[in-house]
Amino acid sequence: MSEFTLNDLETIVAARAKASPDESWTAKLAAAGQTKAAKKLGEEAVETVIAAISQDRKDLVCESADLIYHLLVVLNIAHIPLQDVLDELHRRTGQSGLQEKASRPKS
Ligand SMILES: N=c1c2ncn([C@@H]3O[C@H](COP(=O)(O)OP(=O)(O)OP(=O)(O)O)[C@@H](O)[C@H]3O)c2ncn1[C@@H]1O[C@H](COP(=O)(O)O)[C@@H](O)[C@H]1O
Repeated sequence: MSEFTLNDLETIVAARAKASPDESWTAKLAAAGQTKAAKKLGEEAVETVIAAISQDRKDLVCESADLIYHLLVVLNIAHIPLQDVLDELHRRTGQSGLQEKASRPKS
């Protein structure tokens, strides 16, 4: 299993968004703007749903990868760091306070 993380992909997306649209799909989407990138995200979401319903494991893995990549492109264009999304997910677990307490040295 690789140690590749969504944070790594976010860094790649941020770097490639500044490349030439002729050589980078990320830059092409960034240049086309948020509406085009969001439409592409929607297409990938539909393709992921279809893969899930068809119970094709390989397709579901590939479409999920496309979906997550395109979500990171949309977040990049919107200037929203992935960490903001992770913080929101963390908040929803109701664990953020508990973990902070647990890591604090006992007095
Ligand atoms: N993870 C991805 C990734 N997933 C999907 N895609 C691209 O998303 C595009 C959309 O897929 P489609 O099948 O819908 O493509 P399409 O039919 O050509 O597009 P349309 O004609 O429908 O607009 C394809 O061109 C895929 O290559 C990705 N492009 C880039 N990345 C990552 O981004 C990095 C930088 O890529 P570039 O920006 O291209 O250098 C890569 O090294 C990868 O890590």
